[in-house]
Amino acid sequence: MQDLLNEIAEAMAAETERGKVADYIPELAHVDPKQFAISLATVKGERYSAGCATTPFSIQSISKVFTLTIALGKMGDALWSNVGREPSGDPFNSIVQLEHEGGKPRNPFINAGAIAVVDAIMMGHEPKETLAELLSFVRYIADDESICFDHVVAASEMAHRDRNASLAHFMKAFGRLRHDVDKILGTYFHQCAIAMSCEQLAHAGLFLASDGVNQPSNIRVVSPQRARRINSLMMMCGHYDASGEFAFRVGLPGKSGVGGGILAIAPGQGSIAVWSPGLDDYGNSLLGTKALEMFVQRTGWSVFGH
Ligand SMILES: NC(=O)CC[C@H](N)C(=O)O
Repeated sequence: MQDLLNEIAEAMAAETERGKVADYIPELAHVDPKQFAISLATVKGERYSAGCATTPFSIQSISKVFTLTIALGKMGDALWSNVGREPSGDPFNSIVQLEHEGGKPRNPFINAGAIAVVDAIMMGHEPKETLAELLSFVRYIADDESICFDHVVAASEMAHRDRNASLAHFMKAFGRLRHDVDKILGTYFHQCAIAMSCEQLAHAGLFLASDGVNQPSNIRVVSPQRARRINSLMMMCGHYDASGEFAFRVGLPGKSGVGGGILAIAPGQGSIAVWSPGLDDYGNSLLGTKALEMFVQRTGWSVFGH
């Protein structure tokens, strides 16, 4: 397995077409597009990495998996009255469906859906309290107390919030959000600005690969049914309007972020984190996807088999 990851890292280092780093969040525009990392944490407790796998990056929308997990823990199926479970077929920051569908976002992974999830988990609390809860959850599942928010990235998103603010105000106009829009957005941007390395992220995703049980502590995080459902949402919606393409090429539940990271889950096998900051036209990591495609071709770990 270590040889395979080394091979993938070498192949990615040789790529010349690396995509485009997100620049609509100015702080992310500074990131060096030449970086690449891959980490695998297996359900048996093995760890493999190649590339700069201990370098922290902005996990951005990958964090939506963690807030969804918290929201389902707090309110269970009641969450689905305000957030759908269907792929959107539209870009992550699109507003068009919201008007037709009464302000109810299609799924928890597009921005509108993730903002609604944040509103749901706030439950009358101040952003600070919600963020403390989120951070301790992420530190727990990653088994790493050093994980932090990148406040500079969060501030950069807040300063350029017009698009996400439009989504939030629009949903609020339909009576879908309970809290003050700026407080929801401040919380959402900090969530997106969590900085993690591939090693930490692969570890954090492990509970989804092992029927909801955290490894190596063996403590249950969610029920097997909930792990299965989160994985199915990642498969159908985790790459926005390129989710079909990701399923076709990789065939694993996956969640991308505009920081260039992807968390992919191979149920029963392990959790894989990749990072390459350059994005494709859909806002998903160009080489991250390529690396995962190579990984499943060699391991046969796609949920659809070889
Ligand atoms: N796809 C993403 O990673 C988007 C997250 C980013 N924080 C945003 O709200 O635009």
